[in-house]
Amino acid sequence: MQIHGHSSIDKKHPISLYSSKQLYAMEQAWFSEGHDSFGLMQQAAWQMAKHIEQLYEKKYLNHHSSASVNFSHRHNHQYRVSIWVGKGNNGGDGWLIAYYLKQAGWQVQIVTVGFEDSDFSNSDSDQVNSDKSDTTAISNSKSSITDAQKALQVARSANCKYERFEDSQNDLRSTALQADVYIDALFGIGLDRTPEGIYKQAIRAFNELTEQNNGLAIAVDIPSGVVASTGEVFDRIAIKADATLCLIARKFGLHTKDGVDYSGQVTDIPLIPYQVDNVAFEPVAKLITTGQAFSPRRQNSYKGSYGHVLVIGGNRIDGSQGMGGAAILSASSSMAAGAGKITVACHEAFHGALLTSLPDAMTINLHDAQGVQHLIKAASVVAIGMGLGRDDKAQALFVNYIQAAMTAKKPIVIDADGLYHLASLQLKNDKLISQLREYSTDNEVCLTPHSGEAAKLLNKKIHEIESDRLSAIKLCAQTYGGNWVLKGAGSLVLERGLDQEQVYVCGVGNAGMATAGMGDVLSGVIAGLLAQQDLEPEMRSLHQAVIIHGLAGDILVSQTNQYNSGKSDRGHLLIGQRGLQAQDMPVAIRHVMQLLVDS
Ligand SMILES: NC(=O)C1=CN([C@@H]2O[C@H](COP(=O)(O)OP(=O)(O)OC[C@H]3O[C@@H](n4cnc5c(N)ncnc54)[C@H](O)[C@@H]3O)[C@@H](O)[C@H]2O)[C@H](O)CC1
Ligand SMILES: [K+]
Repeated sequence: MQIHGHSSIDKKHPISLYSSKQLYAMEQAWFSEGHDSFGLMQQAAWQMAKHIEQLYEKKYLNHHSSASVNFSHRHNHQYRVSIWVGKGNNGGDGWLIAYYLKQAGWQVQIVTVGFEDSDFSNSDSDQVNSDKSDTTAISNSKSSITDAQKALQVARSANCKYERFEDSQNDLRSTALQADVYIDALFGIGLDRTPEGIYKQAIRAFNELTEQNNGLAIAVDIPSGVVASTGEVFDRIAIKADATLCLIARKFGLHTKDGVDYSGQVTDIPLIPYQVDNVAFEPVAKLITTGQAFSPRRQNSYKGSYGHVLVIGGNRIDGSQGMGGAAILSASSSMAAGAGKITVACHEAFHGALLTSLPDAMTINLHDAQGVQHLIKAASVVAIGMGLGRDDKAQALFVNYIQAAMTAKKPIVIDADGLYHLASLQLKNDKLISQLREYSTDNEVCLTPHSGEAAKLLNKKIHEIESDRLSAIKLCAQTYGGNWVLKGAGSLVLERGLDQEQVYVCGVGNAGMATAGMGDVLSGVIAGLLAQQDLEPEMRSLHQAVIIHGLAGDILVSQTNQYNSGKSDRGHLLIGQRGLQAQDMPVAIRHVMQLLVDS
């Protein structure tokens, strides 16, 4: 189920993202200042309970006429919450949420997963003053029991009902499991392997129940099954949350790879100050969802003021396989992003097609080495590789043109088949790789692989890249130099500064963009921005290009934009994610360019 309304992401500021290791370090720093760990869990649960009420009320108001609902008087219906708890501290949060929601008048049912009967024995709770059912008595207990066990006792002493999933799984339609809100407190940042057996069944059952009952699924800290440091979900076994209440600091894994599909609307519950015990934690990445506003152009300018992009690609191999479209898409996107002029070096067979769809462009034969080298000298930026081909002839052209671009000190964008050639040159220990790495320390080089290309570049398997995209992009930058995009859900961008590197996670874009040609469009936008020397470095940066590309894709599938509310300029009504094409992008890129000037 979708929650309506806007995400709580602050669109203006990048959001700092952290790994689970850092999260544990933050907690430890807080505790070493003398703060109580169970106290932190109580704070976390109390705040989450308030958010859960708000989220449910928001959902309820969206489904009923707001005027007729008064939430302070819940005459008609006692809200039912089903809270699924695991044995770690994430489960501890869940027990305490149960306690607080029960106090607030909710009908609470707890479902335990992976618990033995002995986990509920009262031997530990004997150490707690049994006359007092309040959390203070339990938190003050001198016993050595864990925070999660304390939390369990608090909920039990308040008579919160619970049942073992192991006992109820054959009867998932039992009334005990029918709820308005489902809380996932199975695993948090401690998840470190594939959920199997009972855990796998519980995650599946949770998802099925929320779906069947149109319930609101809220994840505590992170949806169980999503790895906090990587965004990976093993075997597609994870809680599908409508909302995630993210404790202490934003997890990197919520915003990249599978995490994007499972987290829903993310709300931060910071709990502790950003700087603890004099330690300021450096985020592993920053989440960005909007671009920098562009400065207006000077009236007194001409096409030369905005640069000349040379797109090199669009080859036709041995007179058969043709990839002219890649160069055309890249070129038209460069112009849409504001480049002053474009030349496309592609196979002559495509010149006619190119000029039909983009009469603004100039053309040259890709195989006219002298002519292309001459143009490289004249260009402001060279984008190479889109549909260049992978045969030896194409590789010779690639090496030749990259050498020329380096000699002429031009910014270079390398994509698609260009990346393929780099990977194979690296395997051959070719000197071009070290030259390029050296060149990139003083000159702009942007490389834009998806996971498959990154795997080739690093001589690894795709799943090795996918299981740790952050490490992969860093290794790419170390090996080849330059600034990188690792494309995919929550694309990563790595930009190298003088003495440090910055990683960004792109928080815009959609699955409709997973189609052929979208990468060519991105390389075009990158080159188009780089060409515009009038722009400040931030406005022509790689992360700016990635954001523009993502926003353009989002605009095209949004139901409320000028292209989708009536006719698009291709005469189509209502473009959705399925069927979105790369050729739809330039018009939306132009629109984003205009929005970023106006905003
Ligand atoms: N300490 C505090 O006061 C606070 C903790 N918070 C919450 O705690 C979790 C992190 O808790 P932790 O106990 O470290 O980890 P988990 O609850 O995620 O569970 C770890 C537990 O599960 C086992 N495990 C891991 N993967 C699997 C698997 N696939 N199958 C079976 N078992 C698995 C692992 O071995 C451990 O035993 C954090 O997310 C917060 O929700 C709050 O921050 C408040 C303060
Ligand atoms: K969880």
